Amino acid sequence: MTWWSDSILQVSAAVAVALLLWYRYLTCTYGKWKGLGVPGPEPEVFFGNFADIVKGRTPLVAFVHQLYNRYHGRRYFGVYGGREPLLIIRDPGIVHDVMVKDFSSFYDRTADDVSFKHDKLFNHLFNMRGEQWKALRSKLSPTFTTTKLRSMMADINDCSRRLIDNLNEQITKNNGIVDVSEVSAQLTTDTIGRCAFGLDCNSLADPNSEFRRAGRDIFKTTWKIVILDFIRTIGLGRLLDLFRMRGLPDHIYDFFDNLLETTMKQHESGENSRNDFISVLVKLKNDEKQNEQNKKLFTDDILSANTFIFFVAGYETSASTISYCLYELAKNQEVQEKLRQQIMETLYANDGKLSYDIIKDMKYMDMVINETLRMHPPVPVLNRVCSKKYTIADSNVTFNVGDKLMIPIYALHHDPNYYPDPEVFDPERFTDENKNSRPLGTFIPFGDGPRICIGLRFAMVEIKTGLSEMLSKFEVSTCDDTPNTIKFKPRSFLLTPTEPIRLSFKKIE
Ligand code: HEM
Repeated sequence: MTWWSDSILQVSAAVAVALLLWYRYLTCTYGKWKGLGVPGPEPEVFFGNFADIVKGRTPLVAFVHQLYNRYHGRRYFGVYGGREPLLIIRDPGIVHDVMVKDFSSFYDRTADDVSFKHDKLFNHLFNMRGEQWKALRSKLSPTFTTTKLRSMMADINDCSRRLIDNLNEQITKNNGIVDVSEVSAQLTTDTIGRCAFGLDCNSLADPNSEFRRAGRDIFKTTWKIVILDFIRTIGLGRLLDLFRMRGLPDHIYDFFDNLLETTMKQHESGENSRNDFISVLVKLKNDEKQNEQNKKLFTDDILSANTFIFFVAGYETSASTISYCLYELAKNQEVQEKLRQQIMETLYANDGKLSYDIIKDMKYMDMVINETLRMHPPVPVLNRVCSKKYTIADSNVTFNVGDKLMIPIYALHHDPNYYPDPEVFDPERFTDENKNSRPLGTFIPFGDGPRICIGLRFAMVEIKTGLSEMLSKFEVSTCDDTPNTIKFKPRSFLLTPTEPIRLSFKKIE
């Protein structure tokens, strides 16, 4: 044997051992659910059960819903995201315990092995963990107090009036056909811009405004984002730090840095004296200067990341609720008529003006929006990571720190046990009596417990105002372009339709 065949043998043996060890590393977790007697589909090496999701063949929400139905009668089932075990909860009692009663064991949405050090825009309230989340949440909570919401009404009403101008123009131009996905996004971009940042984003007047373009670019699914998400899902998030990888196009990072700088300057110079989200950040920054301890908690990068999440969460989820609601109202004319009647009566009784207190008491409107959020929850699944050892009641499943679970919001909202004929749009499901007859944990479009959506009340006010303006001026119906059923975009964290929703608008004379 020559020296080189010897070397080839040694190298081949080393490669074989390395591959074997890698294979062992990838698969050593796969026995977990079987060992505990937890049902679940068989995983395959590398992707676990997420192959179709990562390859873009199936949206996550459809995958989870299908398994939720398959394990009918079970309290939970187990899957693997890559090599990471993930328990998906079916029992609303456990859902409620995890989110509310035993929250101290499930503080976080992301595990410690996911760092956002080099992707600074993602180090925001939604992703933050433990004490840092708690500290920031308490500082940001005053953003949407009742007093502040009352004072935001002038801006919210103004944006809704601009929406009507936009719709009138579109109707004349496009023969009554309106892309409600786009127009709702323009409305909510302008509203969050005015109410949180004190800026005129101008999206309704110019669909290619800087803000609207940024909003669109953030939600473009690129391969880079898919790969980064997958690396995080399979627990290798630290690699992203190592290679200093960022998920969004560079201009988005510059956009939010500039947005923060400009709006803070406006506040500091007195040019903008509103008591808005930016004023909360200015206060945070000033407190920080005086308090050495806080310095590391609220850096400029963290403030920038939170500007990002308030903008993104503030416009996309509310826009999707408005467009899904119009879609259902177009298909269910009798509900639309009943809602219009309530809107007209409310406007008539209040000289045509909507205030926070009037909006708050529109009961039927609440029922219609809740039914929309039941059928089309913008955030269709939620994650929680164990922060303190926890055993599920009456079970042998124990979570150790870092173990993950998923709450299948969409599947719970479509479970015929709680919502008979779940594909039927029926706001009567949300009368007080019907609401109280369902178990806790079966209606959670905004999440629940201390980590519940911080923008819930603001979202409801802007959605109600926008719908009131539109339905008092236009009748909405389906047209040839309206999809019969809505298909969801694969690789989207949100419940995004594959095609824009187009409806026919007719002016009420
Ligand atoms: C219809 C509209 C909206 C829906 C359906 C929605 C839904 C949600 C959901 C499901 C969560 C996770 C809650 C949990 O884990 O328990 C969440 C969190 C959050 N939402 Fe919303 N949201 C909406 C509007 C908004 C608005 C308007 C804003 C801001 C202006 C906002 C900002 C946030 C933030 C910052 C978090 C993270 C909260 C935390 O971790 O402390 N959302 N939202």
